[in-house]
Amino acid sequence: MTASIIDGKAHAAGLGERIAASVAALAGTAGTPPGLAVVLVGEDPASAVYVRNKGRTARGVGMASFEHVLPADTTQDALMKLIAELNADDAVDGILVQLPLPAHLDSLAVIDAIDPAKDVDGLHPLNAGRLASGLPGLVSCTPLGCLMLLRATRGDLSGLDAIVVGRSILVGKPVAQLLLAENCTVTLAHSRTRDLARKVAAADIVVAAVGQPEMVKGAWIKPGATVIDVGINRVERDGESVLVGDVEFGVASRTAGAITPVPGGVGPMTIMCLIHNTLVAAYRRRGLSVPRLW
Ligand SMILES: NC(=O)C1=CN([C@@H]2O[C@H](COP(=O)(O)OP(=O)(O)OC[C@H]3O[C@@H](n4cnc5c(N)ncnc54)[C@H](OP(=O)(O)O)[C@@H]3O)[C@@H](O)[C@H]2O)C=CC1
Ligand SMILES: Nc1nc(=O)c2c([nH]1)NC[C@@H]1CN(c3ccc(C(=O)N[C@@H](CCC(=O)O)C(=O)O)cc3)C=[N+]21
Repeated sequence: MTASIIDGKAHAAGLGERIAASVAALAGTAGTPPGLAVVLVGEDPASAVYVRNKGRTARGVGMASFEHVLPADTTQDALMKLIAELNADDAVDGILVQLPLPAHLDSLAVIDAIDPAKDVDGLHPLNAGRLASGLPGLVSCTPLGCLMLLRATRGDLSGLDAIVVGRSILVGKPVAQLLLAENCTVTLAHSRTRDLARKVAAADIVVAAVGQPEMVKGAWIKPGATVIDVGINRVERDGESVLVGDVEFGVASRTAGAITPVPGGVGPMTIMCLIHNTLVAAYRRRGLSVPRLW
C-alpha cells in the first residue's frame, strides 16, 4: 500500500479563502478588521521567518498585523508592559508571543498575563483548562491544525485508537485532549514510555510531536493508519540542510493509509489556524456568533 499524502498547504489555502470571506463580512458589519499582534524577543533567524510569515498570512486574508520585535536583552517588566498595552488595545484581537523566549524571561508568567480572550495560541491556563473541560475557548494552533487534517482525511474519528507521541503543553497534550473529545481511545506517549513500537503498531492514528528526526520508525506503522507528523527538524543530508519530521517518512509512506509530509503538512496549517483563531477571537470580542469554517 502506498499512502496518500495529506497536502497541508492545500488545506491551509482552502481554510484561508473561507477566513478571508469572513474577515470581509466582519469588516462590513463591525467596521474594523480583526487584528493580530505577534511578539518576537531576540533575533533567532528561524523565529524571525515564522513571525514574518504569520504577518504576511494575516494581511493576506485582510487582517491587520502588528509585529513587535524586541531586543534579546528585553526585561521581564518591559515585556509585561507590552502585553498589558496589547491587552488594552481594541484594535488587537489576538496576541502571540513567539516561543521559546530567551532564558532570562519567565514564559509562563508572560503567557499568564495575556488576556485569555486574545490568547490565539491557546496556551493560557484558562484556555488549556477549557479544552480539558470540554468548554469553548481558544485551541492551540498546531493541535487544531492536526485535528482539521485528521477530520478531512478520516471523517468521523469515533472509536479509533490514537497514539500521540510527545506530551508538551504546546502540542502533545492538547492534541490528546482534542482526540479524546472526538471519541478516540488515546495513548499519550513520552520519553519514559515502554515499548513504543508495539503501542504505535496498534494505532489507527499516529501523531508524532517529539522533536527527534525520524524517531518514529516506518516499520512500526499499522497498515492503513493515518500519520500526522508535527516534527520540524533541520538536519544535514548529503551535505545539504533539509527539513525532516519525527516520522521515518520514506518507509512509513509505504504502509500508512495517509501521511503528512514535512515540509508542507502540519506547518502551513499551524499558521492558518493562528489566523483562524484570530478570527474566532474577533467575532467573540464583538459579541457575534462564530462561523464554523471547517
Ligand atoms: N509543525 C508545527 O507547526 C510545529 C512543529 N513543532 C515541532 O514539533 C516537535 C515537538 O515540539 P514540542 O512539542 O514543542 O517539543 P518538546 O521538546 O516540548 O516536547 C517533546 C516531547 O517528546 C517527548 N520525547 C522526546 N524524546 C522522546 C523519545 N525518544 N520517545 C518518546 N517521546 C520522546 C518528550 O518526552 P518527555 O515529556 O518525557 O520529556 C516530550 O514530551 C518539534 O520538532 C517542533 O519543532 C512544534 C510546534 C509547531
Ligand atoms: N507561541 C508559539 N506558537 C507556535 O505555534 C510556535 C512557537 N511559539 N514557536 C515555534 C513553533 C514552530 N512553529 C511552526 C509554525 C509553522 C511552521 C511552518 O510553516 N513550516 C513549513 C516549513 C517552513 C520552513 O521551510 O522552514 C512547513 O512545514 O511546510 C513550522 C513551525 C510554530 N511554533
